[in-house]
Amino acid sequence: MSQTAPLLVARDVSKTFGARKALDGVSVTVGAGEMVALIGPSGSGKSTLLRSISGLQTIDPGKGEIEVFGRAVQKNGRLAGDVRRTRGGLGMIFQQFNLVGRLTLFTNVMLGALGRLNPAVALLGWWPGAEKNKAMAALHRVGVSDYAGQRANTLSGGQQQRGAIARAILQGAKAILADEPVASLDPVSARRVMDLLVELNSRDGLGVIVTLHQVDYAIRYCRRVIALKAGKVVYDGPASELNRERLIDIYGPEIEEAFWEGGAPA
Ligand SMILES: Nc1ncnc2c1ncn2[C@@H]1O[C@H](COP(=O)(O)OP(=O)(O)OP(=O)(O)O)[C@@H](O)[C@H]1O
Repeated sequence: MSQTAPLLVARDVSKTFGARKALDGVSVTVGAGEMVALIGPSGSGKSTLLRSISGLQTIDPGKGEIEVFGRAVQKNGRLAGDVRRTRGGLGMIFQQFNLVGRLTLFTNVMLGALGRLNPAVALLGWWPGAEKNKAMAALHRVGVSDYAGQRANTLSGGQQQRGAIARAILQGAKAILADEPVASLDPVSARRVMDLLVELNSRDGLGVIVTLHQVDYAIRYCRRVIALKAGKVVYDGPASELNRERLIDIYGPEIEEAFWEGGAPA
């Protein structure tokens, strides 16, 4: 995985479900150390784009192609043979946290190390000491080490999401793809999760692509915003230039509904 290659190059990516074009000729490039918000109305294709980037879903056959850190993830509707290796560099964060509820928070974080461990050893729970230390350090960093021994399904949403971020840290991810990471959280927990993503970006140099329903969060936390509407890129530029006119263009006249805590720009 080249350090200098962009985090993402997507060229002319389309994805059709039945008669619906979820993505329609999307081309975007995201630098290795960038933090970018992906916004747009419900159904505009944000999750489809994120799933296509991680190779969890194939795109339409044709000219479209997706590269992550200089390596092909997919082209012409087919996943690359080494997509798992590429995916190893991507930490995935989801709205519903995706922890294994009956396992402890600690074990969930340890699952981030699976890619570099002997599966039999991991299955028996014989985690190497060095990995255990790294897992505890990751839990400490995100502020939930006190809950390490607690089953994930007994934790609050915010605690679980921070655990998911710790798992991505242990995985050694070079970039985070976060799909609505704060949509199920209260504002205080949401801000802590966004602060952590910003910290991973600015302090550790991880690239971050984060889909957000809340436009105020996109503007507050990300310098660059890419907006999708009906599967097309309709804005790609500085968050600071997302004025009312542009937002109406993206969301229609009901733009206040796209703001969570503050109001839309005048
Ligand atoms: N597996 C699927 N089968 C059929 N249609 C799908 C599938 N996944 C997505 N779609 C459709 O593709 C379009 C884009 O969906 P997507 O989930 O990417 O939008 P989104 O911008 O993430 O929406 P939201 O903000 O509501 O999560 C929608 O019209 C959706 O119904």
